[in-house]
Amino acid sequence: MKQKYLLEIKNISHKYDKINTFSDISFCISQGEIVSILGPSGCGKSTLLRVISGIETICKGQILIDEKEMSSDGKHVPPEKREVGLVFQDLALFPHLNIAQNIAFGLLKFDKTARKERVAEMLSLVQMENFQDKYPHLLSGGQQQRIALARAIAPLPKILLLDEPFSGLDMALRRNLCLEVKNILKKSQMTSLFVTHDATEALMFSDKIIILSEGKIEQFDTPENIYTNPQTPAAASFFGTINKVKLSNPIIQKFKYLQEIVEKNPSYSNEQFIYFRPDALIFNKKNIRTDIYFSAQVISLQYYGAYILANLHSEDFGMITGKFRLEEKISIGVRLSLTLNKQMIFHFIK
Ligand SMILES: Nc1ncnc2c1ncn2[C@@H]1O[C@H](COP(=O)(O)OP(=O)(O)OP(=O)(O)O)[C@@H](O)[C@H]1O
Repeated sequence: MKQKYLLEIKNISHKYDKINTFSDISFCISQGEIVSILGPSGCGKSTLLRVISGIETICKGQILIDEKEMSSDGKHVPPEKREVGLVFQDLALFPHLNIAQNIAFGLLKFDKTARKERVAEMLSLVQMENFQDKYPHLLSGGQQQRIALARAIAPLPKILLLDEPFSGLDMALRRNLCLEVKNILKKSQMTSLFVTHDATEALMFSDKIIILSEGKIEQFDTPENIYTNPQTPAAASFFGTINKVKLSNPIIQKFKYLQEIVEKNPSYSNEQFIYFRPDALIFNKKNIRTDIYFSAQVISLQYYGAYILANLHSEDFGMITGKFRLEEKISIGVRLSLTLNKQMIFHFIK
């Protein structure tokens, strides 16, 4: 049976003036899925949301929402007819309307009783039943964003588009609200597309992540697969510090496993690299010999509470970063015996 998608993006391209923002982008989202678009500043994330909402037009391709064509060559359904909900960081609540009236704003198609019921349902969903008569300026930033979310979900949009909705908030609130909003969206089975440049937020929030870089999709997969099996250097580099080592002949010859991966993917003209995260290094007190076993000297340390990141110098790999537990009592100047976990090495040819 053909799978039903709520959103289908087929080979779309967009230009501002004559400059391509993105080209030939395709992906599909199923009913109830939460998908994040993660990418550096200026890569086209917001523009992608704007073309889906109908605020911007595409110059090539096709956009379908719930199997109905919204954008294509020669067709453009206006934003108000797309049944799309929007939550932006700066999409403020109406200051002259109270919370209940703010939520009721988009419910003109409901009769009076249904409207009242829907507002009550939304207030309960975002757990703000006691705030209905209050005005926006009396609410905290996080509470205002919860009401903005309730207002966007209230008219039962087919899909919700969220553009960095938490970016104006402090970090602790941001992380809590992110989880709360995820629960609210899951409870209401709301298909959602969420733009962020915060990798942790994307990992926490989404069923799937789209890595967008320079107007191209680098990878579209579950958070776990992208983290553990990134397909491109850009996808690998999104989630915090990563070590990049160019494979020179001496290293390849020294470590059997590196010889094997190079032999599996021979490339005579391009440069080969391995990438690994700091937690791929295992502090090996017992000196157990393995295929990728080496030593490195601790140059500097950064404390992060529960763990330490150590800048290390290795004769084989150059300057690299390792992540260690506090109990391992790593100190500056010491030479460590280390094992590089083979399962956590990503091999790229550039
Ligand atoms: N109205 C506009 N006219 C011309 N160029 C624009 C316009 N809006 C955005 N751009 C350009 O298009 C590119 C993509 O912008 P967009 O806002 O989609 O990126 P983004 O990934 O959302 O960035 P950020 O994370 O900084 O918000 C950028 O180079 C930007 O300068």
